[in-house]
Amino acid sequence: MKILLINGGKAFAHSGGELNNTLHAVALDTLKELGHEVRETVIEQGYEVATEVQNFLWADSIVYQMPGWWMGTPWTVKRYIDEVFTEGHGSLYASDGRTRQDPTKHYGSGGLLQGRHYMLSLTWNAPIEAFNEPDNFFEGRGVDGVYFPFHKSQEFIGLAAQPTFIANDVMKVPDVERDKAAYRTHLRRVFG
Ligand SMILES: Cc1cc2nc3c(=O)[nH]c(=O)nc-3n(C[C@H](O)[C@H](O)[C@H](O)COP(=O)(O)OP(=O)(O)OC[C@H]3O[C@@H](n4cnc5c(N)ncnc54)[C@H](O)[C@@H]3O)c2cc1C
Repeated sequence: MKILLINGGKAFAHSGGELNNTLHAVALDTLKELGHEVRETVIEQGYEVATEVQNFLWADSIVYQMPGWWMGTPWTVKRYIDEVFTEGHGSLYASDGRTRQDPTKHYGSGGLLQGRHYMLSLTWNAPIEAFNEPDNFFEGRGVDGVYFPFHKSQEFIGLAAQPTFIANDVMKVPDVERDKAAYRTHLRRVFG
């Protein structure tokens, strides 16, 4: 399988970006060990938008490695998506999917990457209970509920989700070896 790894780690304020770099490296090693062909983009090192469109056209699966910032995607990763997906009009997506005959239906069905996948690998300081418990901060919506607009942006270009990985408590109770081991297990289950 051809897999594009996107590292959205960034040093900013109290975030060092190192945990994301570490998990990105775990994915590189593990997926190569499993025999997959891997390309990587490290957003902080810069990228060519046209090359990224080609990477999306090349990949069977795209893995996004990123921290949770203010309840969602860091602006650098959002900018990457805005730039690359917009450039991909005509190759990543044909249109918004609607027809003039029935303009209220099928919005979001114009993606051209049908049959391909993406996966989120996330780092958050929040504990998992904040996502899953009905009486906790995210009202029981779960991690994928919190990332609903992000998931929809991927579906818009035709991609389908693979199971999300999240490392929790990464500042308050950091345990990098635990997170690395859990991510390796997750990758082997999804891509093995
Ligand atoms: C603007 C902003 C908004 C934020 N908003 C939220 C939010 O809404 N919700 C939330 O839960 N969190 C939030 N955070 C926290 C953020 O999610 C975490 O800081 C981030 O996930 C940590 O990832 P990192 O790669 O920056 O880790 P780092 O800060 O680099 O590392 C985290 C810990 O792991 C250790 N570590 C990392 N790599 C290694 C290694 N290889 N070996 C040994 N130890 C290592 C570090 O020493 C540190 O103790 C926010 C942070 C910022 C800056």
